[in-house]
Amino acid sequence: MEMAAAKAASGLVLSRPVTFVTGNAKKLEEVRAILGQAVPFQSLKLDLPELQGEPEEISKEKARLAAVEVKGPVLVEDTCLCFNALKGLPGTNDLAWPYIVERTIINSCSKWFLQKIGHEGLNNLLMAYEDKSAYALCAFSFALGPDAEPITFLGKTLGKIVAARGPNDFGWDPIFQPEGYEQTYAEMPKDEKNKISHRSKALDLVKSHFAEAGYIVETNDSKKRKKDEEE
Ligand SMILES: O=c1nc[nH]c2c1ncn2[C@H]1C[C@H](O)[C@@H](COP(=O)(O)OP(=O)(O)OP(=O)(O)O)O1
Ligand SMILES: [Mg+2]
Repeated sequence: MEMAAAKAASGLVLSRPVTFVTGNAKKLEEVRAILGQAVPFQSLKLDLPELQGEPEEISKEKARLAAVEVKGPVLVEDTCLCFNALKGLPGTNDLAWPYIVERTIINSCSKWFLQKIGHEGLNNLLMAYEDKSAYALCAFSFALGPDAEPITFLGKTLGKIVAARGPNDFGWDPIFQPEGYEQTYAEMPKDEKNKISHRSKALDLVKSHFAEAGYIVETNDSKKRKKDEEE
């Protein structure tokens, strides 16, 4: 009983398990593989709006929207592919191309952008430039609930844009070749991508945060145990 009390005092008690909200099955697969048991979560398939703006801001806003839907602790993620020659575009923007270049808004290649122009289109955007370097940027945001301020964790992997190589089963993986590697993300074995990816770097920070905060999820079992102990 002393142990239970000490443990409860060491961390913040969550009323419900953390819900990872995403509409992307591939993303979920990677998050599961990378987090393992380090951060227990359940997932909810929900297509939240593709917000526009700076990655950190839209990530926090996405967490707020998710927390309102879930009415509890949530984790969300947004990923963007940014081209250095284009000052970080496409990033998270879907605006008309000349308009974004003028405004030089930095953000990621959203789902719609990739669906519209495809791998070849993304390569073509860089045709006029020597510099094919790019980076994959990942932002996770965690919010304790609808009224809590979300915390954001960023991960970035440098690389370059190449003609598509490898299986075409996850977004722009076939056209992104990380720095120091001969293979594109798509050609790499999954566990190798998960060791060096933008997503795994951001999730390392999420893991550290959870380890430090020592969140405790209140389950029906733990509620009952607590009640029994009190009696
Ligand atoms: O590791 C990745 N490797 C390749 N492609 C990737 C990766 N991660 C995201 N992607 C793609 C999916 C989508 O076309 C766009 C980001 O959009 P993004 O809003 O983050 O994803 P999504 O809308 O599919 O899922 P969600 O419901 O979590 O917002 O880049
Ligand atoms: Mg999305």
